[in-house]
Amino acid sequence: MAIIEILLLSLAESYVLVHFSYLSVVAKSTVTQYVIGFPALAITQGLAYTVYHWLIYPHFISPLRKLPEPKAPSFWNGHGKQIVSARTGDAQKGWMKTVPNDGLIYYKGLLNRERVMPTNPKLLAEVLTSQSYIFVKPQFFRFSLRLLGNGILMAEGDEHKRQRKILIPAFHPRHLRSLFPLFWTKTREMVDLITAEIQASDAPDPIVDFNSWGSRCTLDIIGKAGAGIDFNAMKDPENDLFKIYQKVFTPTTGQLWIGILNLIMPLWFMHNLPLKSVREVTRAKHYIMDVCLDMIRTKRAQMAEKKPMHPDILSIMIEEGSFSDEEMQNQLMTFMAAGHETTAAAVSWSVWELARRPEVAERLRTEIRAAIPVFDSDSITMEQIESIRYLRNFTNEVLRFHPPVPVTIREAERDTTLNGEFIPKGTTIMLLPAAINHSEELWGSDAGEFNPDRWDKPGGNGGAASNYANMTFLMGPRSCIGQKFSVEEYKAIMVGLAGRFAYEEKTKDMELSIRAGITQRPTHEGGLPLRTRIVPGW
Ligand code: HEM
Repeated sequence: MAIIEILLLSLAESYVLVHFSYLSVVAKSTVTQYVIGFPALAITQGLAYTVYHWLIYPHFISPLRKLPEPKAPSFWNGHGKQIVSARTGDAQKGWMKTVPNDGLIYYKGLLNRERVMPTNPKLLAEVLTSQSYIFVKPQFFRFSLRLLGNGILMAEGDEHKRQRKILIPAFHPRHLRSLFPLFWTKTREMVDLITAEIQASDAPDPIVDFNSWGSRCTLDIIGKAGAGIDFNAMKDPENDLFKIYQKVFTPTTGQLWIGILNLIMPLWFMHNLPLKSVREVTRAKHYIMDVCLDMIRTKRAQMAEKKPMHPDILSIMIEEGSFSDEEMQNQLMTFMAAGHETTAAAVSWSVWELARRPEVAERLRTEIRAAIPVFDSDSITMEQIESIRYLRNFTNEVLRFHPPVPVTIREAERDTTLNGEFIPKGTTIMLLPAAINHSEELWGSDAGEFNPDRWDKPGGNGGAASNYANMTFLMGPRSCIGQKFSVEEYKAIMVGLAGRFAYEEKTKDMELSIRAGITQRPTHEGGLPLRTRIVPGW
């Protein structure tokens, strides 16, 4: 409900009060009666509504309150403080250990907003697979991710099934294989540019910002793989598109406050908030929409001229013929954003781990160099990279340990049940890769250790109790469509970065500021500054 309904109700009530002269005791003129009566009713009812939903319902009425709940919620702000004062997912990770539960934990977020978190594979499978179109993307998600366009990520039900069916061929292994030379060419370009940056520096161990390199490389890759366009962000760090994504994806305190407002205010209000950071995202969105429309026009012109071209996601969509230009524009926006920041976050976490674990870095470099004796070659194949076992283990462990998307969210679109528990319409479900991927119950007592060797255990799933123990790409019909794409892209990039360079933190045990954004990556002084050295012989 809310504001509009309260205002309409207050208007109707003030009409009754004025019409039957109840308000004539406070003022003679009808206009004055309205001026006094309407705001007084609206404010009183607004306050009553707020107090009910903020304090009374969650504490005394909600059927969810009977589910297991972590200790010490504040009466006013639930577990909000515990959540926002820790890294995303850390509070929930702790609760999974300390709150005995049957697969569901209930907690109250900021301002007592009710949250239900599935903790075991059975319940995760119910939310993500058997009831995936009942647990839908809520308004909060849509507003926060508006830069990603209104494509497959936002679609629901039959519309989602239709879009996924059209897009799946673009992610078929055969198509991915044909994209591999692009991943490799871009990796070589980045490694050569970083090598040149190091060689041009006078410092013994020059400092390189890997957050910037990872984002620029993956943006260039998705531009080419998505629409055959080279954004050249690696060669030009001042590239407009790169700067725009950097700006809007860097979490700020202003965005945190907007996130809190987004919990309680309707969508139209959020879109029209007269705040600088809302306006910035709107401007960025329009800029990216224009870029995507240009991509479609260029591609259509190339196709009309029958120019030879490498198939990319856009040409596959155009050839298939079911999407309108507006739909394709939205899909491109989704792929460009979802497809670059996520993989870039995985690259950042990886080089940071290599900087802190020289023995892992050494072993990875040795295996990479043994499988690929000459880096500077066009003829490296996906099979060669796939054959590097320790790279596979390292990849799986980085993605498990540091899921680039630490949290996502769903909402029950109607009354339903989970594990026999009643879940009312509107209940918010929290899906937390950052917590599930670290569950000792699902991964064993060493779940909290970074250990690539766990992926040598029989079964190929790192010794996990179920596939649903690994939530990095989610599971089910709404899982990441770009999973294989990103893993192949990531591996090519890591062959270059782990094979050529050795890393050290800028300062010993440098402190990271990790703020909750759409993706989560290690940040220090606004980037990921690492002392970087070329390891000769490759
Ligand atoms: C390490 C890299 C990546 C990670 C960790 C990741 C993670 C995820 C997650 C968790 C979701 C589900 C979000 C939700 O429904 O709440 C998702 C969906 C999606 N991802 Fe990725 N992603 C990655 C790379 C990519 C790439 C490279 C692409 C495209 C080229 C991509 C395209 C998509 C799309 C289109 C969806 C929506 C799928 C649907 O709803 O059917 N992702 N991703």
